[in-house]
Amino acid sequence: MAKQYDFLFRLLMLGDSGVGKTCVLRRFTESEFDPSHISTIGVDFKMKTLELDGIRVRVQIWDTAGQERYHTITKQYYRRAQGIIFVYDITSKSSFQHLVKWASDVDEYAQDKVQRILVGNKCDEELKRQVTKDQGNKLAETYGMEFFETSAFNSMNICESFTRVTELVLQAHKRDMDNLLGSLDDYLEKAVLEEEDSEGIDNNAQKTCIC
Ligand SMILES: Nc1nc2c(ncn2[C@@H]2O[C@H](COP(=O)(O)OP(=O)(O)OP(=O)(O)O)[C@@H](O)[C@H]2O)c(=O)[nH]1
Repeated sequence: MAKQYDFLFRLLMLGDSGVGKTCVLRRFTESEFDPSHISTIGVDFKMKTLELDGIRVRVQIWDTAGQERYHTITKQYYRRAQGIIFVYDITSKSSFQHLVKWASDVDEYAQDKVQRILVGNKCDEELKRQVTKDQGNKLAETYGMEFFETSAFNSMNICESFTRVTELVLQAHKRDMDNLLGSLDDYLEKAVLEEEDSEGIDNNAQKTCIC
């Protein structure tokens, strides 16, 4: 059977317990919102296929538990992720402050070239806001990430943020492939030159031998 997609990428969602990671993911993959908070145990995942400029990209999105006691388990998934979505809750200052820790863990355990975005969730809760949009933007800028304020409740920027991180991963993957093909071209060119050189030496050697 023909493959239903051109690329498969792994994305990882990180952030404190209760910031809305599971809800954001469910809104994206199932267009549903659940107001209850059932803490994720360890890691869960969902799949979705996106089409970006005619390229079908299947994303496997890992939803990690924010609770400290699962961190030993969740850290094992960092290395395999090509994209990371850091999530905080705009109504929780502490979830924003803890991003420093989440980001340093990613620096320690994830691949260097992992693509990251920052998401401030629950932006429908304007009256309870504790983190300004400007603070979110500044932190994202400090870490060189793009920033979105989202709401799993009303769908604001949900599709946009997943699409963007997938685009970044795809672009990075294409750059890697181009570099790889570039090095392969260089290697083949060098090999041909070396072969030509060695043929030259052989010819000379033959000439001397005839004498
Ligand atoms: N108003 C509002 N509530 C939200 C939003 N997203 C999530 N919630 C609520 O926040 C609570 C926690 O959401 P979860 O998605 O379970 O949080 P989580 O980050 O996955 O939590 P852990 O699995 O413990 O790490 C739930 O009661 C959700 O209904 C949102 O965009 N707006």
